[in-house]
Amino acid sequence: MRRTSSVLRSVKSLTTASSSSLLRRGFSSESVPDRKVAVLGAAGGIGQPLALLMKLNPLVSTLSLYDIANTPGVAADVSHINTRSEVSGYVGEEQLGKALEGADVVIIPAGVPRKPGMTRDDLFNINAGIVKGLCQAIAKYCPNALVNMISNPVNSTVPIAAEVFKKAGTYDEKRLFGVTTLDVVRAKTFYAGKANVPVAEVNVPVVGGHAGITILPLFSQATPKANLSDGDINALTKRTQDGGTEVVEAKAGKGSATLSMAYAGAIFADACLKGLNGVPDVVECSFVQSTVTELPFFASKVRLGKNGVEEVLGLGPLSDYEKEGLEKLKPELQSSIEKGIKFANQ
Ligand SMILES: NC(=O)c1ccc[n+]([C@@H]2O[C@H](COP(=O)([O-])OP(=O)(O)OC[C@H]3O[C@@H](n4cnc5c(N)ncnc54)[C@H](O)[C@@H]3O)[C@@H](O)[C@H]2O)c1
Ligand SMILES: O=C(O)C[C@H](O)C(=O)O
Repeated sequence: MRRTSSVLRSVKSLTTASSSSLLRRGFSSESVPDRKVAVLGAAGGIGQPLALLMKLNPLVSTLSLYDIANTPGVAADVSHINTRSEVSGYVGEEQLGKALEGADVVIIPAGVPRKPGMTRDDLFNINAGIVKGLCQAIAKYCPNALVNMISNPVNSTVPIAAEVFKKAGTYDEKRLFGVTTLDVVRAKTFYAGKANVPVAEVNVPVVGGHAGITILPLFSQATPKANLSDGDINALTKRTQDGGTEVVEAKAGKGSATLSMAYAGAIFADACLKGLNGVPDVVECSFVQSTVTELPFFASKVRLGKNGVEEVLGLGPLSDYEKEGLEKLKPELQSSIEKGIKFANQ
């Protein structure tokens, strides 16, 4: 009982803290702009807790929950929470247009998750088609929305989305994001544990892509600084790269990361909303169209603004270990990008 009330207190302080930080940034509670957020795949393992977290976000005025099944129940449940947003549930393709109309941010966790022994690329055959269809609808019903792509393999689904939008004549590279925040969340947690520093103070950029060795945490830039050995850095890097697999194996056939992903997805969507609302200096890592390397898409720090991507930031100084990791990841990332582009154009 005591535990329940302390959890409730934490949730309340989370929502209150966000509201008061908004007020400090110059928004009165009346002038927070209306923002519609749509979650596609909202009845799934990620979708449900993500719907909850977006319902707690005071920047959201309309929360639109779409799935091919079970969304009415999720929407009814979440809608009873006494926070700002109005919640609507949409089910089935014929309701997709309504779900998307007027959306400022569309978050996509629709698609199948991994089972033990699978790579993220093994999801391509099913998820590529799902993402393609959803992006065709986004191009039609909310072409100006910021798209937060969670569905795997992100290294291919983001290029698929870009091609679909190009074909529809709506592509704006500033508005398409592969969500790699979970890699950053993991890198922060693992680094704090190893370096014995307070986790809330930790910052670690993670660049590259979102699969195996394409995930490249830059622990040489981690703060607070700690004197970790090469062996420690190697172990931290591998654990971050294998974080998703660690969860898939622990869940033993019952899916992949959902709760930590919902948390990460909520952080990234919140950053997008803050950028849209003109909050300065909102920076998150994301897999975006990029000229930081020779690859057409690459995850790095991105400054978010009123139009989405305001600036794709460079990599900063890399250690020799990170330079080597960067060269090693390029062929795999390039071929996943090409696979997505080819699929979208066939
Ligand atoms: N980017 C990341 O860091 C990250 C992290 C974790 C999981 N993921 C990926 O997220 C995806 C979803 O994972 P999950 O655990 O929530 O899976 P899940 O199976 O629990 O949920 C997926 C949901 O998508 C829905 N869906 C299927 N086709 C759809 C369509 N055409 N339109 C709308 N909804 C549709 C399903 O009905 C289901 O409710 C997977 O591809 C997984 O690999 C990505
Ligand atoms: O590992 C997965 O398949 C899901 C996700 O990409 C993750 O990093 O947890």
